[in-house]
Amino acid sequence: MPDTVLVLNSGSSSIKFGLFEISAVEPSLLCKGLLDEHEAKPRLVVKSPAGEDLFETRTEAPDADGGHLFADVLAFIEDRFGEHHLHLRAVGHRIVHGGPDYSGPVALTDDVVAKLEALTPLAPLHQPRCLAPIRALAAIRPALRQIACLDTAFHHGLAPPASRFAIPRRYEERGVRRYGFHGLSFEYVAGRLAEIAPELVAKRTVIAHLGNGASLCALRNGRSVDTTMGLTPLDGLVMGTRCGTIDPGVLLYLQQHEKMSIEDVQHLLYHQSGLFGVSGISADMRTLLASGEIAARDAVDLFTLRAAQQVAMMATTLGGLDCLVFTGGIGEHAKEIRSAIGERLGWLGVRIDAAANEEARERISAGDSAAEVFVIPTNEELAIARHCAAVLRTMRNPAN
Ligand SMILES: Nc1ncnc2c1ncn2[C@@H]1O[C@H](COP(=O)(O)OP(=O)(O)O)[C@@H](O)[C@H]1O
Ligand SMILES: CC(=O)OP(=O)(O)O
Ligand SMILES: [Mg+2]
Repeated sequence: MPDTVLVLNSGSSSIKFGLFEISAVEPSLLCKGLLDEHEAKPRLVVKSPAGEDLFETRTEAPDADGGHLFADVLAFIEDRFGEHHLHLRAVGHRIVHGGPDYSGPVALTDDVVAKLEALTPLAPLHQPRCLAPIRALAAIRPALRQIACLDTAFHHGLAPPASRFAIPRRYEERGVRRYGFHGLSFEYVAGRLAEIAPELVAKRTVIAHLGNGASLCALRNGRSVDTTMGLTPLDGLVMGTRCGTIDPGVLLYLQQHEKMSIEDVQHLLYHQSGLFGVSGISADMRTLLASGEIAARDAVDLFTLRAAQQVAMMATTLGGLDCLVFTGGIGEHAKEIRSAIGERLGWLGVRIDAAANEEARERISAGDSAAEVFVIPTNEELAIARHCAAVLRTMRNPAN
């Protein structure tokens, strides 16, 4: 009976899932899908690994969340794959904030869920969306094992000064420091880079995860040594609706002079800022690139300027730049953004080959570039499936 895991990836602008068989060393995808929340009645779409449509359903409940819809996913899987006698061993979840405690995946218990829930103020856009399916699945399948894979775990070894904020030390002792996020994506992409170009593993690498949420990671020997997100996933790059790095005085100004409440400021920074706030048009890079409006161009310009500035910042931590990798929805698909960032980094010797970039080839750097530049599609779901398979193996063979 083949063992499987169901993986849920709840991001800020999408909820994706994948069913993986884990009998072999490398998990293999059986079906995948997403929850499309862009319409009034969220739509659940299930596809084959090759992308053919298998199943579609819409929720009737106006305030249904991912939790409810994953009951439908489970029902679909049992119906479709039941005849193959698949054994669902666990559900693996991407959890955005893991706090200071976790350097790897963790089996979910009530205590762990409570601990993760307590981190909600540090990731209000994500944590409730990540935790809702856990509760919904626990209610309908109390015996089903659930495993959390934390976005913060990859950065667990981050040390001062990179991890430190310049505020009194007592706050650092209470956990106020840079945690970093998008760790599952960085881990997957770093692994793929090691397959494509093993000679670069020990070199100075920056991975740019540019999606609805966006952050950079500086890596040496496959490990995170710096990253642009901080205590929360607000810091760093300009994002779909998040501000990224900002003068903290702006927050004081908004409260003192604009008389905004803390809740209003939080809403402004997480939901109304970034590409959406600057353009006044959309948080979606596709829409902005297609728009003829000056405000859309302004938002895109700020996005690429900040991205290039912060690549240079990561390069400073590394003492140079040998390799730059683009990933995430924007990094993988928006050639205009890759070339604009590449141009802004020309002073560092970065040169992108126009034809390779146009075709989104794996390696897009020009022959005379001082740094190799790659486009590597991320796969957070596979990273989660690998972790779950490893956790299940350890449970079976505790001596390993
Ligand atoms: N072909 C494309 N061209 C430009 N931007 C794209 C393209 N496809 C996706 N994107 C952008 O990618 C972003 C979403 O990234 P993604 O990584 O899928 O999001 P999430 O962070 O929710 O996982 C959106 O801004 C979207 O416009
Ligand atoms: C951490 C984060 O920003 O995630 P996402 O890109 O899914 O919003
Ligand atoms: Mg994402």
